[in-house]
Amino acid sequence: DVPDEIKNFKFEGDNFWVPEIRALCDDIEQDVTWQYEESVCITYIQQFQLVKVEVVSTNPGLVVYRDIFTKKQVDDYLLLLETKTLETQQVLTENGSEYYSNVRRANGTSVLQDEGPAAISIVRTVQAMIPTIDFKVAENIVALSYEVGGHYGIHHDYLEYDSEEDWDQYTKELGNRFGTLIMVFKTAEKGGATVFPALGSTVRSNAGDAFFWFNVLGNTNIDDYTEHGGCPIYAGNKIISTFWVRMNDQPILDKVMSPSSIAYEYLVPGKV
Ligand SMILES: O=C(O)CCC(=O)C(=O)O
Ligand SMILES: [Fe+2]
Repeated sequence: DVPDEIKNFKFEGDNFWVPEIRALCDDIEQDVTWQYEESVCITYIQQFQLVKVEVVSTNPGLVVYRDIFTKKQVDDYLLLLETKTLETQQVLTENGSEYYSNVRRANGTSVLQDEGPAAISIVRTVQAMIPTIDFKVAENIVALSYEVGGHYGIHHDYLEYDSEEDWDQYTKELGNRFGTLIMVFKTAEKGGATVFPALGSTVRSNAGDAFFWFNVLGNTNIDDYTEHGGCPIYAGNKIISTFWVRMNDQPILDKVMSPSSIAYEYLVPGKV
């Protein structure tokens, strides 16, 4: 059961949230993930390291890689962010222009994949431990910091444009957003999970975890089931970084057998 002060908590942009989804964010009992018979935790060895995978959704695949980063990697990356200015985040409209919106309240900045040893180290780990995705085909990393009242309303990461003329540079060169990896460096004391309403699931991660899902179906059209949002923060500070992986030449797309959603097996080496 959710305490009243959380249920009734007011924040800028709370109009973007409906009570059912807030409940999925805040009430662990609402989360159907653990009621699925197929809910599994699996492990594999990659480069002599044990990778622990929690399968949150089998199809479409949504998996958490637990403790993928060491404490040193997390601390070094947080130190890197302290040297950078995190700006109030804008939101991209369909025609590519940016504006401030209450749909997302967070501060952020972009981090280059090779921006010093801390960034290089996390990118190297991600690529080594999740070899089925090509992380070179990706945008710059976006670091996000949410304070109390911060949130990111339900959205798709896949970019929908009215016409090809509106495509951003990444879409022109690398294709649309194939999948998303969220890397977790600090969790809020209360709130701040990542909710997937259409899957009935909420990812509650810890610093050092990362999680991945597909934004597209096997035919590269948008997968409506992986819409998601960053739940409101009630106490503390959440720091994550988003790695948007683009479509072109992703090895998985040579392998998928069906135009429906892409299953979790494609995120585990040797499964497909
Ligand atoms: O804050 C979150 O948990 C979600 C962030 C997100 O959806 C994004 O960066 O695209
Ligand atoms: Fe997102």
